[in-house]
Formats: sequence, structure tokens, C-alpha cells
Amino acid sequence: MTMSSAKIECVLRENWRCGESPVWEEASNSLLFVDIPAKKVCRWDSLSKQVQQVTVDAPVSSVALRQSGGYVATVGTKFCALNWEDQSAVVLATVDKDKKSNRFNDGKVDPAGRYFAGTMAEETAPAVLERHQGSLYSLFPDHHVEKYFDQVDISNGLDWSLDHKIFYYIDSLSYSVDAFDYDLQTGKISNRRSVYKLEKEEQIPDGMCIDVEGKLWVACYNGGRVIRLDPETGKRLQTVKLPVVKTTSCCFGGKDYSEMYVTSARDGMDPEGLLQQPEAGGIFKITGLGVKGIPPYPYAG
Ligand SMILES: O=C(O)[C@H](O)[C@@H](O)[C@H](O)[C@H](O)CO
Ligand SMILES: [Zn+2]
Repeated sequence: MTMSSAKIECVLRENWRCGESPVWEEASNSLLFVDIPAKKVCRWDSLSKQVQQVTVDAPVSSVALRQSGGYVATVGTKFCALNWEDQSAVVLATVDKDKKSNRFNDGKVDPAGRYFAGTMAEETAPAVLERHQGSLYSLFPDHHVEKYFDQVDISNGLDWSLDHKIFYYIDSLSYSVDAFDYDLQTGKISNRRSVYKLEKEEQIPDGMCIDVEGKLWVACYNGGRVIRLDPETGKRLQTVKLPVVKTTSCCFGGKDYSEMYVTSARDGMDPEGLLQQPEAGGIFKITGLGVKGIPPYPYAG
């Protein structure tokens, strides 16, 4: 059990509709994230506290660093390259061409530079959607796409074990954090199993990241918390509650990746909830967790 004196601070109160996919960019001391329905990729400079935004032409569900400069993002059903300077997005590949109401959801780059992201049917309200419409894909550095499986409800959090031999994955409506054996050489996954089932009050598992001790941090949508899990024992090690219920995702960042950043949403909240939680849709920084994270991997293509 970690004894911690975690401190939580809302660092950006711009009330995003659905903040997601936080990624720390060390080179610019910035936090990248997206606002999915607002179609925005945002970059918050932690030193100047200024936010820059690029608006794209469809819901943007994840963003990642790119080795050759700029970023990659999942926009609608497209994997795109994003040039921050001229604000242009170039399509690298398109998925789910036969599913007109699908869009990408969460995505992250693997340790070999492949960009993993899954899809879902567009929601009519949070977590209300046509089921089993999503799939999980990855964009290889040569821009070809591989599909892993279909029948996904809400493709969400993902990360890899520190030895790169396990891929962790969340399909939100399964209320489970799953693991697969991972072959880093080929990018293939196998042997799916559950490593943690959410408890009722933890609500819906959303975004996820790993820490330097190999433990998983999962943001609980509608649960107003991030939880730390031991994927080897299946036990929850820690709960950190936030002042908003719609916590969507988390990543480590800041000096030596010693801070945690948590995104949140305000879409789907009623007026009363918004009055009670004026920071809904804000970006939160948690310090004093006593554990660090690891740098994000950049897309290699
Ligand atoms: O950000 C996501 O992952 C989804 O796009 C969101 O809409 C919510 O998190 C989801 O509704 C909760 O499961
Ligand atoms: Zn998510």
C-alpha cells in the first residue's frame, strides 16, 4: 500500500467538452490532449500556461508524438499526421469504411512506434451507442494498418508492460482491464484475459497508463477517480478521487514524469451537476503520488 499525500490541482479550467488522450511532450514542457466533440487538438504549455489549439474536420479522439516531428492523431476514422505550424492534417490511412457512423476513440503508440487505436459507434449520449461496432487497429511505421479484432463496444485505454511483453487494453463496456501477450517484433497480440474487473462505484473504465513500477492507472468515467492496479495480482492498490465525476484519462508528465495529468469531460452533465462541479471539463495535475511514469513512445512513421 502506497502512503501518499497526493495534491490535486485544476491547472486548466477551460471546460472542455470531452478532454481525452493526455500526452506529455518533454521537448516543449507541454501537455497535449484532445477535445473529442469540439474537434480540437490542444497543447498546454506548463511554463507559460498558454493553450494552443488546432481544429480539425471531425471528432479527434487521440493524439501522439511523431518521431519525424509534429504529431499523429485519430480524426473520425482516419489516422492523420498533424503539422502544428501550418495546422494541416494529412491522412495516412482510413479504417471502418463500411461503418459510416463509427469513429476512432482512444489511441497510443507502442514501444516500437506503431500507433494503436480502436473505434466505436458514435454515441447518442455518453456510453449509449450501438454495441459491438468497434475494432482495434494499429498503424505501422510504413503506414499500413493491421486489424486485431472486432466486436468492440467502446475501445479505450491502452498501454504496454515495461518489458514490452504484455499489452493492456480496455473495452469500456466490459468493465474490465484486459491483458494480451505482446510480440514487440511483429506487433501481434494473443491470449486475452482479464486482469481487473471494476467495482460498481468505480463505474466505467476509460483511459489508462502505466507507471515505472509496472502498475496500471485507470481513469474511471463517472467514477471521479483514478485507480492504481497491480496487473499481476489483480488487486487495486490505490484510489485517488478528483473533484469531477467524468474523469476520462491520465498520463504522467512534468519533471521526470513525477506528476500525473488527468483529463475530464462536461458533456453529458446536467445543469445541476455543472453547478456542483464547476471544474468539470478541466485538466487536473496530481502531485505527491510517490511514483513516476515513463515517457510516451513516438510514432515511428
Ligand atoms: O472518451 C472516451 O473514451 C469516449 O469517447 C467518451 O465518450 C466517454 O469516455 C465514454 O462515453 C465513457 O465510456
Ligand atoms: Zn477514453
